Amino acid sequence: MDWTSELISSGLWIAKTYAITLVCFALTVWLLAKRTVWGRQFWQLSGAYFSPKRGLRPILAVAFILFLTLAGVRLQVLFSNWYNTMYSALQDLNEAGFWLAMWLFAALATVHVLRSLLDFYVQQAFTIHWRTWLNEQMLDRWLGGESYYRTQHLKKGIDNPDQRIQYDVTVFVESSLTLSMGVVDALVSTVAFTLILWGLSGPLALFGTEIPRGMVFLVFIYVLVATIFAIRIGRPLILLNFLNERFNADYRYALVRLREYAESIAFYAGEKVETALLKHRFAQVISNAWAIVYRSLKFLGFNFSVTQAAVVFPFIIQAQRFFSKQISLGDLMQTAQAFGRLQDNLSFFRNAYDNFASYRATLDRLTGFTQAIDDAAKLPKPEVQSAGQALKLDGLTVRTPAGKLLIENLTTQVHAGQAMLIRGPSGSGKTTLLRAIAGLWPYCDGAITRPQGQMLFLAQKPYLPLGSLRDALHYPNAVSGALPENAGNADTATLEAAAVASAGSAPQNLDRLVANTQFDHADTPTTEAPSAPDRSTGAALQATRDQRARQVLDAVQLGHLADRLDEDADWSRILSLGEQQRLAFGRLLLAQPAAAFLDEATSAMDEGLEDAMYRLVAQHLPDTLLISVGHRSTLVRHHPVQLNLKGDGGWDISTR
Ligand SMILES: Nc1ncnc2c1ncn2[C@@H]1O[C@H](COP(=O)(O)OP(=O)(O)OP(=O)(O)O)[C@@H](O)[C@H]1O
Repeated sequence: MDWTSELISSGLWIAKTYAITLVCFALTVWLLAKRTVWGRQFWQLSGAYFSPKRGLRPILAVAFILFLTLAGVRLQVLFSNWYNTMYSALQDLNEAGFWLAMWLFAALATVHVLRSLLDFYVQQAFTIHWRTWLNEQMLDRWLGGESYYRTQHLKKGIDNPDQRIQYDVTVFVESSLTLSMGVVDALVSTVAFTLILWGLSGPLALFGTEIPRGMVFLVFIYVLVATIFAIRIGRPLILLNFLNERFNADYRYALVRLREYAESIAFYAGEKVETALLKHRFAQVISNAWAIVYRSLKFLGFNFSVTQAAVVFPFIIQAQRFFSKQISLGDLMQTAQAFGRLQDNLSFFRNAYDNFASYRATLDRLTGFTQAIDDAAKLPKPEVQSAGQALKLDGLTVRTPAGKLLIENLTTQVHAGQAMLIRGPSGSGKTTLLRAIAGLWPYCDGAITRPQGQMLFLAQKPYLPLGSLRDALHYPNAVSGALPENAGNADTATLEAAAVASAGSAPQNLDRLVANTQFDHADTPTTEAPSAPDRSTGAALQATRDQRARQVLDAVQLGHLADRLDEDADWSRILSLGEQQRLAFGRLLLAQPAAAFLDEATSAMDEGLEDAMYRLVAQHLPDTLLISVGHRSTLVRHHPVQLNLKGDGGWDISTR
């Protein structure tokens, strides 16, 4: 082998192969996206990411990764030739040739290491950018158009959306890249090593007939037969892997609920039932895990046997030609190596079978998710307009999902500064009427006109977001400086620093290390004061806002919390329901909405407190239109108009 011209011929080889591969790759992707179900699923999820209209970066990145993959194949071919050179030098006792081979190895190994590192970096960067894009798409679609809520109304709901957004997106992106590049690597290597083996193999005598270059045909037949068997043995793994994800997600969800409802469960002493449920779900995980183990034993056992048999196979076939001095030791070793590589490459499809199976399961889950979002968007939406200062309901008919009539042909108006109480037996549709006015309830007809400006809906159990008391008080307006987008990076940087600092010391409890790491968000810009020069203005704004927040806390009789505005805690667990309801009234006073809808928002307060809260609203929000839902007669004094729902569609309006 002439190593001096190798640089040029390798360059030419890469250029030629690259051009062919690029065209074939693009054509194959196009064909798969058109002709196969999973290709269409892939395109549906990520076609937009690769659209040139969005930018050329993703396509260029794929093209570069393809180039690096081919360079990797070429290096493998060079290493194969190197083996030949080195073993031939050993056989000829050619010391100079041996040392030259060592220098060659140093050069090849250096290029190999550099290429591998660059390949790793580019692939990781590409994956991270793609994942970020896809995550944003999923989040936007999930939160936009209220899909996260409306999917509840689908006949076939959607299980574990959290897993689909967080886990499946990652797996999809990583597997798409590793599988596609794996296929390219395997195919190009197959061609390259077939050519090498072709040059090295002699005729093969089989049942009295001589097959020229028999070994090449043998390896193909060998792998083809093995692949057919492997696919048969491995097929059940597709479903088993799919179930594995689902059962694990179900088990995790049950554990999350246990944490969410810890107090209620503890009051009920419901540990027995919860343990039984958790054990049942875990048993599903385990029984499926065993099924995977047994199936994998068969699958891997078959694969291992096939791979092991392939180790000695080329030696046995070439031995005769070696001993009769038709080929050198170098040729023999290169034959074994090329055979091994060829076998590996052809077996890629067999070995990647279960990866491909989980990939398809991931595709099914992600497209199922986007389909549910599309279906939710197709559900009917109430006709809600924002105009003027009044709430106008015109011929509004509300039904349950099963079609039962709750409210028929309701026509009424409430003006700014007026208050109306909705009353009626349990299940008569009071909350559902509020859902319709909020635009959330699909099963209604008629026209709804809401006043312009902010609407605030307060539920019986107020929602308190994760974060500080300030966040909870101002929700849904974001005011805190520690918004995830800014703080997340700061936290990760702090943790990275802690990880680097701990590198030299003895292994320690990582959980404690993370818990003890101090996050300093002092420099994190707030949402309303993003740039450094504006920081003092931002601080002044925050001080004024906090002062107002403290006054409001005092007013709603939560003065004892005034110094804890910054405290990050699970406030829905700390505050009593009555305190949470008062906090929601504080929210109302701060937000000063055009209209407020209170759904049994004082149910956990005594009558004195309830009276005080409504007086506060009347005093501080004289122009706010107020609609309350409640059973207590004491509410009547704060609502001159009452809408009484009968529960069978009927209704009437009375005044105090
Ligand atoms: N997501 C849903 N799917 C199916 N039925 C629903 C759904 N939401 C509400 N309903 C049904 O609609 C009817 C009205 O419910 P709604 O919550 O509006 O009653 P309500 O008058 O507010 O009752 P309460 O005074 O007990 O709070 C009930 O029969 C309820 O079961």
